[in-house]
Amino acid sequence: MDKLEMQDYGTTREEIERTLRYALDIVSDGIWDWNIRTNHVKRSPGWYSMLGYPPDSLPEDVDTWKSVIHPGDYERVMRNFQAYLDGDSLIYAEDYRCRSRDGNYLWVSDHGRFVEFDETGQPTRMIGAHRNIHQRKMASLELQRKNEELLALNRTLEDLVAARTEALRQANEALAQQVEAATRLSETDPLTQLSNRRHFERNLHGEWQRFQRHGHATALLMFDLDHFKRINDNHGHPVGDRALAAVARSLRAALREEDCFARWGGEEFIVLLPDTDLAAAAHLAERLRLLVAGADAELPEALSASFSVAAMRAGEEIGPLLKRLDDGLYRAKQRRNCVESC
Ligand SMILES: Nc1nc2c(ncn2[C@@H]2O[C@H](COP(=O)(O)OP(=O)(O)OP(=O)(O)O)[C@@H](O)[C@H]2O)c(=O)[nH]1
Repeated sequence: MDKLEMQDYGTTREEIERTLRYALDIVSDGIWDWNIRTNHVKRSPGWYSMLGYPPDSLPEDVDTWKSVIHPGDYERVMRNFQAYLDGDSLIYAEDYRCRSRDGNYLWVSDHGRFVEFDETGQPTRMIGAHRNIHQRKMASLELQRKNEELLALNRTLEDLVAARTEALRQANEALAQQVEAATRLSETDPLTQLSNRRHFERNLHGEWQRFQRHGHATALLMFDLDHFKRINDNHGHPVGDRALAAVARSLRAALREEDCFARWGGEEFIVLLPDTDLAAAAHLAERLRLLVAGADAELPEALSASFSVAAMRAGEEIGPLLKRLDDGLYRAKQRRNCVESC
């Protein structure tokens, strides 16, 4: 046995209690010892000095304790203390604020337990210890406050980011719409609302490349209104404009969605016909020729147009293809109001 184990802690009740107090003094800042039967409470000098009082300067009963508890903590402390007294809770341990002599409140940690019982098992004595946890508690409350501040800031930031994201989405959407409108405008002939020449040429190039790869029959159809100068001269330019728009409207309705119908220039139009061979293109041209005559152009005389159709040929570049088509139109113009296949 070493020296420590051989230490004599005393055997009488007083000696044991003295040893207990020493131990409690070491691990706590103040001790209370409550005789439940007499309601007498003995408090250690440490307990008094913790709250700034001279030793034994306050009444030695439970009311002294109750009178120093912060009103905001009082109800909780009493409820839990009573639960321990009633046997509903196995421990009594509470953190709360105690009023010091200078009027300031001090955070303490209070633990207590029954240490003696009568012959019926009723507790007759309870001992407890207070620990001054003020600094730790204040630091933790400050931390909690900072955390809440950060959380609130975070939420504000999240709201801000969400609002900005939504504003950005709306701006992007508006921009996309503007781009779409601008693109449509840049591809459209303003008088007839058909594709313009630039848009047509881009489509023609795409279809021509497709033809090179797959060899699907693809045709072109071109027409020019006959004696249009006479229309302008007889009825005025605005009437001529309306007639051009009416022809465009009427023929557009007769074409498929995938046919690119464009104003090639002046009173000359062109149609790109995917998946269409020469015979089908000529047949369509005949139909369109009749539609030109029936277009609601608000003119006393009927309109007519001369047509040329050509199918793409393997190995033929776009330039020669258009030249062939143009030559066909020239030939058609010799007779007018007819269809020339080439
Ligand atoms: N109103 C109007 N007329 C246009 C427009 N573009 C071209 N024209 C007219 O179309 C007429 C074309 O005349 P020409 O090239 O001599 O041909 P044409 O009178 O149709 O005779 P043919 O083609 O030989 O049958 C000109 O008078 C142009 O001013 C337009 O946007 N609006």
